[in-house]
Amino acid sequence: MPSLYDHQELESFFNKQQFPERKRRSFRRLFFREFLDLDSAFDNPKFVELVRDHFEIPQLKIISRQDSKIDGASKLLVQTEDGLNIETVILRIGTGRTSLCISSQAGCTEKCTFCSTATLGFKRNLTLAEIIGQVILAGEILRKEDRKVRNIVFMGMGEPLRNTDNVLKSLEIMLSSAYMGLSSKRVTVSTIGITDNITKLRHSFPEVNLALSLHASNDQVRDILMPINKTFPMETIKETLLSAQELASGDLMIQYLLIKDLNDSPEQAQELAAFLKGINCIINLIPYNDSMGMGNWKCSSEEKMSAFQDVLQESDFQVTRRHSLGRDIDAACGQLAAKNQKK
Ligand SMILES: C[S@@+](CC[C@H](N)C(=O)[O-])C[C@H]1O[C@@H](n2cnc3c(N)ncnc32)[C@H](O)[C@@H]1O
Ligand code: SF4
Repeated sequence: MPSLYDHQELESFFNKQQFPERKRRSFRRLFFREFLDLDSAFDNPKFVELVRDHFEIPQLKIISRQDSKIDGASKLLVQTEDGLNIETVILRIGTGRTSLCISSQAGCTEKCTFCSTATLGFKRNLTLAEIIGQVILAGEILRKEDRKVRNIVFMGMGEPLRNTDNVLKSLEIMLSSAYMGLSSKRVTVSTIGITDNITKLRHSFPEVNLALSLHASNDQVRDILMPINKTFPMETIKETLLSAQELASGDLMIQYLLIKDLNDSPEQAQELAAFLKGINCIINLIPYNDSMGMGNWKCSSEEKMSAFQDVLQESDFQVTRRHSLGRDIDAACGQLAAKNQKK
């Protein structure tokens, strides 16, 4: 059965049923933007029955919800129909901005040594319906708070560019003005650097932001953190980023985790600046969240982080520091699911 969240299937069903354009518009808005349920979005029980018979409607279930006591983060542990746990995080910033951090895989194909998702192993890629289903689940929660989904980041569990087809299809629905209608400037795909798929993404959605998890200034350190570096070493990534920047208008963010005594020296900051020379990017420094004790590493000290940032800024890079929301609820990737698995 086709998925209800496959917009091409949905439109061809509407055509076959000769569903009037005015009602389609209203359904798309109520279901994909206002996040009303199927019955309320159609207000036509007979038609809803037809839709239910024709389409597969994913049954994602929230099995636990943790709300941060210190900021506006909520972490949802969501279960797929076949019993896999994935994570979706809601980040409320101030009165207006609301971001969602969504998963693209159950577990992860990669084995980064600092990331708790890696300890879960790889279960499977999420379907298109499961990716969009997370937005709909979170959207229903936010509707009751009078908030709207404004930003979406693929920074939950999994490597989005190992599930490229479904991620690209989900971007179509998120960005289509007939469906979710999000601005492409507000959608970010985060990757460890699967280079051919970076090019594919930049070609297909040049305005979508790309976040590249680099985390090291040389191959020696990156090899320790990310086994993928053996396949796509830093020079290969650099070449890809340089040629992709011709195609893209969306931001490129270089993500750099700061880990005590591993990658946080001023010399490494200089090496990073030299590596990134010529690449139009914003560097986002991320304090390593060591609450799961992965790899026995610790987060860099405040002084070290500031010194690292200063070196990059002196080299004329724009540098931001990630303010991690939801530290009290294990909102870094895979931590809630990993804890749940250990119970
Ligand atoms: C979970 S990943 C998902 C997207 C993609 N697989 C990637 O690695 O870019 C999103 C971001 O979370 C970061 N991350 C993972 N474990 C972390 C930790 N313990 N503390 C802080 N950030 C972490 C990753 O490095 C990455 O930049
Ligand atoms: S950092 Fe990203 S790619 Fe690496 S294991 Fe975690 S989720 Fe997977």
